[in-house]
Amino acid sequence: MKKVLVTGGAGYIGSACSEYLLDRGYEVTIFDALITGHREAVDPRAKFILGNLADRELIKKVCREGEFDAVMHFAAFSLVGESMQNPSKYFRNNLASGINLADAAVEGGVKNFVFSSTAATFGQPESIPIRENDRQIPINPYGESKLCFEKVLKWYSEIHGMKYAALRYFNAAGASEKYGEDHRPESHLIPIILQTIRGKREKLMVYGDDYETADGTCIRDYIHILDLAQAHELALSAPESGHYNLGTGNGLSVKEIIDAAEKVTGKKVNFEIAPRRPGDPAKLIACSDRIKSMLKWQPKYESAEQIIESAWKWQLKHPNGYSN
Ligand SMILES: NC(=O)c1ccc[n+]([C@@H]2O[C@H](COP(=O)([O-])OP(=O)(O)OC[C@H]3O[C@@H](n4cnc5c(N)ncnc54)[C@H](O)[C@@H]3O)[C@@H](O)[C@H]2O)c1
Ligand SMILES: O=c1ccn([C@@H]2O[C@H](COP(=O)(O)OP(=O)(O)O[C@H]3O[C@H](CO)[C@H](O)[C@H](O)[C@H]3O)[C@@H](O)[C@H]2O)c(=O)[nH]1
Repeated sequence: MKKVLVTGGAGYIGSACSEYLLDRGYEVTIFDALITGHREAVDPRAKFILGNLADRELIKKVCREGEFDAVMHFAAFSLVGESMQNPSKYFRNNLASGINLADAAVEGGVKNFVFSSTAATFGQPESIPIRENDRQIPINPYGESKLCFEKVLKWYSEIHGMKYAALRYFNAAGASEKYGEDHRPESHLIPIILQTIRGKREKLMVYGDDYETADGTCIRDYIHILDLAQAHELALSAPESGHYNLGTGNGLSVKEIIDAAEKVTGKKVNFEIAPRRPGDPAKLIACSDRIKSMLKWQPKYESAEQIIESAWKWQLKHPNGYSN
């Protein structure tokens, strides 16, 4: 049985990935400070450690004693707008506290490190679809903090021999049966649309309809969190360190996501066109050929309807999100 330390396992993606690993017989320890995550999102089969990665001695002790085969590192702050107001918060948590974890992992003899990176490391893409070796020039401190940490891992891999996989997710979406999306405040499109449909919000603001896209709204590549979970497990058996873009390759506009949500729920979305949100690129679509060919990753949720349906079921089961 493989032992995995999951940082950020009380958060949106980390909780579903922990569940996925537990279902497959892994022994999972979740390390989370419950800053944006929820105690209720911690799978009861996992061991839970309440702690902050800023506490260098604590995470070193956890890695020394845990004898982990792998670390999966989800813990981070990820609000692009907030990172433009408070870059220090992002570099301290996503980079400095990340280094505490990387040092602890090396000291603890961990052989595999899987990191939640992001499409935001590319900034304005040079071409679509985005490939792993395309130019990476982040346009906000959030993306820069994640790119810096990719580089830390590259050097740690070369110098200390700790193998890593940087998984650059595009737009994570959907839910498992048990775990779903409850960010506070919520900034992501799909949960906001579904909350609007349920009357929890008066209307959805569509940020701009004057982009150079077919219907004028931004195009994104939405990927189900269980397909991300599959990629995390496959990354453990990668023969060497690497970077992988993770999306379905289907670019969908904000309006197409609204249409799909109306189809799934049978209800209308009340929306209004608002000004563009600063820092939003017009189009982000992944080329995920590398992970498909090298690690045999195959996404199971390829349509927007499937992804939205899972998120809708989760919201209906948890009308107020998690209780804590
Ligand atoms: N949601 C997306 O669309 C998306 C896209 C690309 C990349 N990512 C990355 O995926 C990861 C998970 O995202 P999410 O949406 O699940 O976020 P989330 O906020 O739901 O989860 C993050 C978890 O990490 C914990 N955490 C944060 N800093 C910590 C620290 N210093 N010590 C201990 N715990 C800490 C939080 O309490 C939370 O439980 C993040 O690294 C994010 O940058 C997310
Ligand atoms: O109320 C809303 C919320 C979003 N949008 C639009 O919907 C699209 C998707 O927005 P999200 O906020 O759901 O996601 P982002 O594409 O901004 O960001 C996601 O992808 C990024 C990578 O580029 C980062 O990784 C980030 O963490 C992750 O949330 C964007 O065009 C956005 O302008 C709206 O029109 N109205």
